Amino acid sequence: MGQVFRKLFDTFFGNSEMRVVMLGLDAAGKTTILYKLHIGEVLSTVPTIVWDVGGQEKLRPLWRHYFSNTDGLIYVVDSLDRERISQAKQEFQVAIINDPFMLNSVILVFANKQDLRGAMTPMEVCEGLGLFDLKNRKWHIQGTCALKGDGLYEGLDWLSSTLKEREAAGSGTSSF
Ligand SMILES: Nc1nc2c(ncn2[C@@H]2O[C@H](COP(=O)(O)OP(=O)(O)OP(=O)(O)O)[C@@H](O)[C@H]2O)c(=O)[nH]1
Ligand SMILES: [Mg+2]
Repeated sequence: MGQVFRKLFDTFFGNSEMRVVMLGLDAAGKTTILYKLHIGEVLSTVPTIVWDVGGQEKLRPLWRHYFSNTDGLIYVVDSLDRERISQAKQEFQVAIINDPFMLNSVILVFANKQDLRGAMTPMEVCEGLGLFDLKNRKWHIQGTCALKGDGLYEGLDWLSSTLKEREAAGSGTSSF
């Protein structure tokens, strides 16, 4: 499975240098996703940079150090964690996407842990994060199960094709 994803990731992001940052509250599933994708190996062969930044509260102030020139944001949500969906929204809307360095990034949301009974549906996560309120942003939500790898391919497919389209249209990452 990892090998398949590795090939796909290579195909997706190819030779163009893309900066993708993966954020989300602690225990959302970010490291599990990277592990599933075998990103560590991919990083040595393609210039795509993926940052997986820990989501514990004390680490969140560090997130903004990863923002500059970010092409894509992958925001991972624990769909079972209804108690913290408003906190996930707060970090997403206030700390991340409205940061000046993030205004031009496209947004992929992984509504993770879809395998767990009682998990919020992708639509509920969408509403919980306030995605419909976003103006002039390209975003996409994808239900995933990082443990099995479900949905990761579909999400990355959207992200890479959206970034490629944007590159072709000549509107790359804003520089400050
Ligand atoms: N059932 C289920 N468990 C998952 C899934 N994805 C991750 N987990 C579990 O959730 C826990 C946290 O996952 P991590 O990948 O460590 O979370 P993280 O986002 O990297 O957390 P921080 O590094 O603290 O920010 C682990 O026990 C994972 O096995 C999933 O899709 N389904
Ligand atoms: Mg982690």
